Amino acid sequence: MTTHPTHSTHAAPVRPVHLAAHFPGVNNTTVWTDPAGGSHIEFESFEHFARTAENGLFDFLFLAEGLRLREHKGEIFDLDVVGRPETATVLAALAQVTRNLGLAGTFSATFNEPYDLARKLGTLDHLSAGRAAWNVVTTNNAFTGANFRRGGYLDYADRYARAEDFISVARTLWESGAAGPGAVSGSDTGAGPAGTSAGLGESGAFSHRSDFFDIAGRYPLPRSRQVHPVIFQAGDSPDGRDFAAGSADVIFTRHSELEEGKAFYADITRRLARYGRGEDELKIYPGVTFVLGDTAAEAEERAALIRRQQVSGPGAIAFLEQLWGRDLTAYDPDGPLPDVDPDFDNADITRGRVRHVKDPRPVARAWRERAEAEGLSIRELVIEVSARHSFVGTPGRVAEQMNEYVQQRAADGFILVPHLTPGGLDEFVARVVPELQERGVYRTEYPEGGTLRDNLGLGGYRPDTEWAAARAAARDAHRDGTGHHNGTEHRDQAGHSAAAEHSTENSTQPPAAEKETAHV
Ligand SMILES: Cc1cc2nc3c(=O)[nH]c(=O)nc-3n(C[C@H](O)[C@H](O)[C@H](O)COP(=O)(O)O)c2cc1C
Repeated sequence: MTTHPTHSTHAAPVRPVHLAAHFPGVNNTTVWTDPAGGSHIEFESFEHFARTAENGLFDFLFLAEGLRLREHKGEIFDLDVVGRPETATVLAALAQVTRNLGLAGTFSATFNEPYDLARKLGTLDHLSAGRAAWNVVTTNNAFTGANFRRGGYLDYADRYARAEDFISVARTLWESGAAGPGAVSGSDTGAGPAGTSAGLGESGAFSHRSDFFDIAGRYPLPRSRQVHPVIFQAGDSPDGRDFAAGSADVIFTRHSELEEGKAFYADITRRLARYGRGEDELKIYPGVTFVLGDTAAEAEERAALIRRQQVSGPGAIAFLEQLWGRDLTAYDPDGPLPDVDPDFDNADITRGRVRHVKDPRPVARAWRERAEAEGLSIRELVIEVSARHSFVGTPGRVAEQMNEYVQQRAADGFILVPHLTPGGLDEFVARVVPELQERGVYRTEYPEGGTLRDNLGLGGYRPDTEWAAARAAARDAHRDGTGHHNGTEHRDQAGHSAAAEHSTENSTQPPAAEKETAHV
C-alpha cells in the first residue's frame, strides 16, 4: 500500500511529491574531475546509483542518449565526460539488481526501427517485470546521421510526425503479443510459450503502412507486464509539446524554476484537453540540480565551489565559443569578454549537442551588458548564465521548496541531476527524503503492483487505437477551428505523418539566458 495522504486540513488534496534520478554523464553538470567521482562505464557505478535511488523510493532512473560524440571546433569535445555505454544493455543489467525502480532509457525515433526497438523495450519490460520506459527523442541532424549512413534525410518538420507514427507502431506491436504469464490486461489470444509456434494463432501479427514505415510480420514476444512501456518525451517546441500531449505519459522538461514551471504545466494541461486527456494522465518532471548544507550559508558556499568545478577556465572559453562562433582560446577566462563581435553564421562550431537558443544575437548582447555592468570575467559570466543550481539549502528547506513546486503545479516530480558519479544521490536520499516523508508528501514504501506505471500513479495502458482516435479528433477539431476535442473516432494511418498540429505559437526560450540542456 502506498502511504500518501490524500487530504490535508485544507480543502485541496495534497499532491504527492515524486522523485527520479538522471545518471550523470555527458553534460556540463557532471564534475568528473572531482576526486569523489567514479567510472561512467563500470557496472558498479550504475548499480550504486540505482540502489541509492531505490532506497530513496524513487520512481525511476533515467539514462540520456547521444548517438555521436560531441565535437567542438572539429575535435572531440573532451572537457565533459565523453561517450556512454549502450542504454538498453545497461538498463537490462540494472533490472537484475533492483525490484521497484523504473528504468527509463532515451532512444531516438529517427535512428531506430519500430520492430527492433519495440522488441528491445518489450524485453526490458519482461526482464524488469514491468518497469521499462522509453524517452522518445528525435535527433534529426545530419551530424549524428553520419554514424548511421543516413545523413540528414529527415526534414525538421517530419521529426515528430515520424516519432508519433513510430510510437503508434510500437504500441501496436506490444499489444499484439499473446497475453503472457505476467500480463495484467488485454485479451488472451491463447498462445503457447514464447518462442514456440504452438497455439500462437494470430498473436503478434502486424502490418503497418504509412509515409514512414511499410512493415509487416509477427512480433515475437508475449505481452509484458505493463503491456506498453511508459513513454517519455523531452522536446520543448510547440510541436514537441503537442506530441507529448497526444502520445506521451511523462514529460522531462528543463523548465525548472517555479514561475516558468507553472506556465509550462498550465500550457501542457491546455494541450492535453485538446486530446481529451486530464492533467493526471501526463506527468511533468523538470530536471533539477541541488546542493545541500547544514546551514543556508554552507549550502551556498558549496554551490559556489561546485559551479567553479563545473565551469573550468577552458570550459568557460568553450562555452562562449559556442555562442560567439569563433576560436577564443587567445582570451583569458579570468579577463573581460572578447572585444570581437560574434560570428553568428558559424553556428555549428559545436556539434552533437542540443541547443535551445535559436537566435544568439540578443543573448550575446545581454551577456556583454551584464559582464560590463557587474564587472564579470568570462568565467564568472559563464558561471552566472549557464545552468545554475535549482535547489540550494538545508535538507528541510529543499524539501519545503520541492513540495511548494508540486502543490503549485509547477511539477509532478523532479528528475535529480547530481554532479557526481556514482555517489551524487547519497546525501539527498539520506537527508531530504526523510524531510519530505515527515511533511507527509512522500511515500514511505513503493506502491503495490510493482510496475513503473504504479510508481508514477498512471493507470493501466491505453490501447493504441484510443490514442490514435484522440489524436484524430484533436486534428479534426483544429481543422474545424473549434480547438475542442469532439470525441470523433477514426483511425487515420496516413494522417499520422501529418499529425502534429503546426502551431504558430512563439518559442518560450528565455531571450537572455543560454540554457543548454544539461542532459545530452
Ligand atoms: C530536458 C531535455 C532532455 C533531453 N534529453 C535528450 C537526450 O538524452 N538525447 C537526445 O538526443 N535529445 C535529448 N533532448 C532533445 C529533445 O529530444 C529534442 O530533440 C530537442 O529538445 C529539440 O526538440 P524541440 O524543438 O521540440 O525542443 C532533450 C531535451 C530536453 C528539453
